[in-house]
Amino acid sequence: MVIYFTNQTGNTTDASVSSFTSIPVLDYTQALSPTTKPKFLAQLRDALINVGFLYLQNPPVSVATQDALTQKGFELFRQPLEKKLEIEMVNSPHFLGYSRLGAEITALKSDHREQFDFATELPAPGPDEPLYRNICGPNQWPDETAIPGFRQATEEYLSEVDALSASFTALIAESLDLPPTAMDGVFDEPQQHKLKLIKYPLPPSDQTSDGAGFQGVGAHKDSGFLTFLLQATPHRGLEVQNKAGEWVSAPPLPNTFVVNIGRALEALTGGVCTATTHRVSLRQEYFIDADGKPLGPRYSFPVFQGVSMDLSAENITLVVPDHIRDLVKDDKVKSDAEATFNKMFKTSIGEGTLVARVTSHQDVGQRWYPDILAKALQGQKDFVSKQ
Ligand SMILES: O=C(O)CCC(=O)C(=O)O
Ligand SMILES: [Fe+2]
Repeated sequence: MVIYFTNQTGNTTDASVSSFTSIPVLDYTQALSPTTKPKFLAQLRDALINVGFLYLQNPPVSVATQDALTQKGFELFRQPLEKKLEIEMVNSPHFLGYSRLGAEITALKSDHREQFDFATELPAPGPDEPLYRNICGPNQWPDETAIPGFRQATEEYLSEVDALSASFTALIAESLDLPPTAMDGVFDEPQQHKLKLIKYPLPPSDQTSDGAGFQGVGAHKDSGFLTFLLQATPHRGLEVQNKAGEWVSAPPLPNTFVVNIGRALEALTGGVCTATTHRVSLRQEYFIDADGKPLGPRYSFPVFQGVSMDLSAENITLVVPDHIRDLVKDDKVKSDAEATFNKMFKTSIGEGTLVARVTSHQDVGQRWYPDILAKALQGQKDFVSKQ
């Protein structure tokens, strides 16, 4: 998921800003025992406020479920192009299905990745519901005879990550000295989560790139609540921007998910939880192992935890206690978060999300939402010409 006007590449280069140089590692099992839970919550609070990213070690998603998704995911990418095109995203008004290499745009540039989007299986909205409710709807599943068990593996994975997202949300609330149920009103029942299966092929070696490496996915902040990312191969490439503007590497660590905060959670907490800019940079050396053997493509599988599409300023009641808000020293962070809140929730979050989807997946926009796409592109042009 990408932001709409992507100018968030972090222009702050003030090295005096206190800034992280690595991503904290939290052990989920510590949250389960009353003796270790306070330490876990303190580490979590620190990660939420100062980093916006963390590794969650020993997540409660079984290794068998992770392996099944990984194997089925690899099989899906190995299908011939014509099979993948049977479930191309352009067929789906719900932005679900296959996107070819280069079809998605982030920070106004094509991303060097191929991907499949699946989500919590939900019915399409009725004709009287707001247009943005079309963000939810049924999946396009691959042919069961071509990849037996694919749907089952995907749904099992989404269901275990759904349970994790609920327990982790309660832990976030507790780490902010709120009751564990404080965020309950922010979600639909059932809540849609989106799983992206992503393949980053080796970039062409003849094309020189700037110092940033070849764009796997451009610099962006995720827009939802939390993201739970499974890095399914050993490649480096994921990079997280600290407050001094430097890029910090987030390589895969065994038995962890990378968890990061999206703009909806940032806005809801008035900037206490920070949504951090990140990107995937593809460099030739990331595609070979320590012995010089090729690693093949990089694969990663993020789940984006959604929030209710109907959330708007009027129906949000979350109030973060003052002593927690005061931990955010930078007043600009708070005022930026307030501005985002006002923009994001002025009407409902669903409307902004639909515009963001249409802008990222312009072929889908052209087919299903041409008026919204035309308006969004005009808005981008106006924005760029004012820079
Ligand atoms: O592939 C990754 O490691 C991260 C992908 C990402 O940031 C995204 O899809 O929002
Ligand atoms: Fe992301």
